Amino acid sequence: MTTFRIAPSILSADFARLGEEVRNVVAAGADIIHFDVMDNHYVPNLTVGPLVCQAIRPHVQVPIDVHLMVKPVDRIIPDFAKAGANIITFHPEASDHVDRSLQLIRDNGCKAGLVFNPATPLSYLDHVMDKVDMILIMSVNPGFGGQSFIPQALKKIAEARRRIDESGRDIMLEVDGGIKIDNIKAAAEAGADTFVAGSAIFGQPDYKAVIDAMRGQLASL
Ligand SMILES: O=C(CO)[C@@H](O)[C@H](O)COP(=O)(O)O
Ligand SMILES: [Fe+2]
Repeated sequence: MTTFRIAPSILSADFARLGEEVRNVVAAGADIIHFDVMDNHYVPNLTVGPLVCQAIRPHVQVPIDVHLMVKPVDRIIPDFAKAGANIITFHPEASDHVDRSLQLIRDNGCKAGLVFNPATPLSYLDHVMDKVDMILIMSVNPGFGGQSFIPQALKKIAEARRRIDESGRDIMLEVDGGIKIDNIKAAAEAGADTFVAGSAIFGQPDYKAVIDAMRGQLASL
């Protein structure tokens, strides 16, 4: 039986009350905190860095999943590991040496993953499957919360699932962007097991109601 994980993205949280927000969303049933790092260079937006990761770390026991939308990648990895990240993912186009960046994440004690934009081919995985603990399929172009799910992502999730099954390794398959109660099931049916949701959760007054409804959609799978 598949273990499904809900990973609220703090991008849509109230940053003035971030500690309380992450505590509340974990109390509401979140399995992972998804932490979006944007540098106004690789993506046209600027968010938060290791200091903020360190600040929220004592507030939650669940894994913190750091999604790096930065270029260059390597310089910031040890800082996030020290700040309490458990999983660190990056976009392969943003690294000159993908294998080295994956190894650097693992050498710093974290799980490592690659992120695929809608137009990025999965062939980046060809020679590094043995160093990947998470594959993250973007179902929006990165840079902003609150965008609409791009349906073509479903085919890519299915292809990533095929590659994971073929590898025989235990690799998380995460989907990120526009995930809502009404499309989470389709993403799961395509093969995703970990679901980032920012605006769908933090945009609503009752986080538990949304997370429960998402789990309800997954219950029959
Ligand atoms: O990485 C990103 C955007 O680049 C995401 O993690 C978003 O923050 C998800 O937000 P919603 O699409 O769920 O509102
Ligand atoms: Fe993200």
